[in-house]
Amino acid sequence: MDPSRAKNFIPPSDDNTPIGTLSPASAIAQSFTNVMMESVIADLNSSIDAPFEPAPAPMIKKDQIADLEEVPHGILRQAKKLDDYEFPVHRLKKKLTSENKIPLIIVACGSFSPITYLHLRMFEMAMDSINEETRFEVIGGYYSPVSDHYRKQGLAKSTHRVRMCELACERTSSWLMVDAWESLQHEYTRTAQVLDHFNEEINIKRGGVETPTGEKIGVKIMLLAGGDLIESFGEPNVWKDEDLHHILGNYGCLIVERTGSDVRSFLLSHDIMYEHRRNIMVVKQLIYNDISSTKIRLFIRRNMSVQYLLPNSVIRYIQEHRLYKGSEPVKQVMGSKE
Ligand SMILES: Nc1ncnc2c1ncn2[C@@H]1O[C@H](COP(=O)(O)OP(=O)(O)OP(=O)(O)O)[C@@H](O)[C@H]1O
Ligand SMILES: O=C(O)c1ccc[n+]([C@@H]2O[C@H](COP(=O)([O-])O)[C@@H](O)[C@H]2O)c1
Repeated sequence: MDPSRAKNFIPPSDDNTPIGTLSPASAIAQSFTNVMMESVIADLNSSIDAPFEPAPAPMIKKDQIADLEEVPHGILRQAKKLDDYEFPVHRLKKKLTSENKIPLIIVACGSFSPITYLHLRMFEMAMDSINEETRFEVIGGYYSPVSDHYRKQGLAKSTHRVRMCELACERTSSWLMVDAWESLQHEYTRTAQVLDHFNEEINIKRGGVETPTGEKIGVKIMLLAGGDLIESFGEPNVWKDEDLHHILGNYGCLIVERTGSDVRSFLLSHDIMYEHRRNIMVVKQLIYNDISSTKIRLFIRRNMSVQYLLPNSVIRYIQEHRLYKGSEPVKQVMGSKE
């Protein structure tokens, strides 16, 4: 049918209104678009941060990877004060599946301001490499966002960063968790101390994990980091040598290679890393992903779309709390990682 014959058809105006200027009809369309922009997904009438109402347990299969954005699964809200802090274990495997495997926990430290699909993919890429190349069995994965004392450009308040990580984990993953301990500390906590905290919670307080035969064994803890973070190991006065020996010798590191950075050459050239090379695993990005939180913040400030770069629940949280609209100098935004 010819649309111009439809009852509600409004002919294009024949005045000289410049393209892009709203006529009354398109003004309505525009206001509708604005409403949609404010609420990018379902739950149209509820706040993304509203307390979780326990609903009948959703039927989720053990390894389901479907989009869980609307199917909260294993909810746990982190404390906002150190006094109320509890180590999250709601998604930690209670028992090893295989007797021949070594239990492993993966910990990602960073700003996560905001968390993006790259930060979520890092864990999946690491999991694939571990399953393919090692005898480890991953029993849990944690984000540990830095505290507000880490004075870095563009850092939203830690309560926001922790909550965004929680939303991303709850709504897109069935195994990832967020630990707020580091973010709640009253001073900056070095990464070596953060890994010690995980060791304390998992191996000392809980005695490790149960094997299929019922005995408890120690859990290996590894730091998950991108190539850029690892390259900062070589920068003067950033990391203490003793910390690097502790992190790489007593724990270990999973390094997700970053576009344009040659992690393997760096590994060869760095004495401490080379010494501990057997405790370091390079995770290849078979599909390169270079989403950067810095650019996300810039896009938000410029009112550009960030959809499909981070989970919808995180986008909604940013919209509701009006994050990243502020005063981060653009020059520094573009300069920091380029
Ligand atoms: N493109 C990337 N490839 C691999 N790893 C990455 C990439 N971007 C970030 N990472 C890793 O993600 C972890 C969290 O880093 P961070 O929160 O600083 O992310 P970011 O996107 O680089 O943030 P910002 O842009 O604010 O510096 C770090 O281990 C970092 O190395
Ligand atoms: O422990 C250290 O000495 C240390 C030195 C530099 C960076 N880090 C950690 O590295 C993480 C990522 O930092 P960034 O600046 O890339 O967001 C963050 O968790 C920091 O606490 C840690």
